[in-house]
Amino acid sequence: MDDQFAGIRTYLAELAAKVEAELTRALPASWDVPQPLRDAMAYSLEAGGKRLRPSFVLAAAEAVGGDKAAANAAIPIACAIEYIHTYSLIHDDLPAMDNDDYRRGKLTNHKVFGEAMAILAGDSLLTHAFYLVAQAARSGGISAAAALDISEELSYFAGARGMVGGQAADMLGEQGVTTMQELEYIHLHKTSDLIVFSLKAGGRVGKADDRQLALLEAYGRNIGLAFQIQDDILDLTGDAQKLGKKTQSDVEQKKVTYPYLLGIEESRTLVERLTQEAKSAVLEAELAAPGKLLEIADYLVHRDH
Ligand SMILES: CC(C)=CCC/C(C)=C/COP(=O)(O)OP(=O)(O)O
Ligand SMILES: C=C(C)CCOP(=O)(O)OP(=O)(O)O
Repeated sequence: MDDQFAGIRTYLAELAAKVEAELTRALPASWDVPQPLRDAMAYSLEAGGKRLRPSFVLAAAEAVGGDKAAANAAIPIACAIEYIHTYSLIHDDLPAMDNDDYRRGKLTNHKVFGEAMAILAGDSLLTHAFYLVAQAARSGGISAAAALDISEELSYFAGARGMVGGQAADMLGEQGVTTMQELEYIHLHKTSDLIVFSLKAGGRVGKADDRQLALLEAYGRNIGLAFQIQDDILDLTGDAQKLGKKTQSDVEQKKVTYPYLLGIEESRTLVERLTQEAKSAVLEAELAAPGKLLEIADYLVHRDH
C-alpha cells in the first residue's frame, strides 16, 4: 500500500497494541470456567484482526479530549467493543449463517471447538462486554454517568435495533430480491452501528458535547457504510491470504451486495463519496485534534485487507 499512509498505519498499530495488551487481561486466568469455553473465547480474541473498532474508541477519545489521557481512560470500552465484534464474527461464520472455514487467517471457531462451544464462546464475549463497561466506572476510569450512557448505547447499537437487526436482514435478504434501500439498512446496521458506537463512546470519554456526538455519529455512519462496501469489493477483487478469509463468498452465497447492484467502479465512487462526507462531519465538529480521524478515513478507502 502507498507509503503516504505509513504515519497513520503506525498510529493505528500503536492503538491496536494498547488494546491487545488489555484484551487477554480482561479474560483472567483465575476465572473458574470450563476450559474449552475459555479456550474458544481466547482463540478468536487472540486471532488478531485489525482492531478497527477499539482503535476508533481510542482515536475519538483523543480527538475530542485533545490528549492521550482520555484515550487511556477509554481502553476498557475499546476492549468491550472488540469483545462484541469478535462474538459477532464467531456467530457470523457458523454453518447456520455464512458457513465459513477461515477467519483472521485461522480456522473458524466452530471448526476448532465445535458449533456448541463456538455459540457459547460468542455468548460469553457478548455478556462480558457489559461487565467491562461497568468495571471501567467502578475503577474510576470513567464516570458512572458515562458508563450508563455507554452501556445503553452498546445495547442499542449491538442489539436488535442495531447489528443483530442488520444481520437478521442480511440473512433474510439471501433468500429473495434485495433493493438498494434494504441493502443500505443491512450495511448500516450490521456494520456501521458498532463503528458509530465506538466513535460516540470514545467521544463521551473525551467529554464531547451533544453536537459533537451527533457529528461523530455521522462520521461513523458514513465510514461504516464505506467500510462494508469496501469489504464487499474486496470479497470480489481481494487476496484471501491478505484478508485472512475466503474471497468470492458473497457470490457463492448469492448475496446481493453493492458491487452486485452497482458494479465495482460505481461502488468505489460511492466509497470515496461517503469518505468525504465522513470527513466533512469531523471538520464541522471542531474537535480539539481531528487530524487522525481524517487520516483514518482516507486510509480505510485504500485498504486491501
Ligand atoms: C449478530 C451477528 C452474527 C452479526 C454479524 C455482523 C457482521 C458485520 C458480520 C460480517 O459481515 P460479512 O459477512 O459481510 O463479513 P465477512 O466478509 O467478514 O464475513
Ligand atoms: C464488518 C465486517 C466487514 C466484518 C469484518 O470486520 P473487520 O474487517 O474489521 O474484521 P477484523 O479485522 O476485526 O477481523
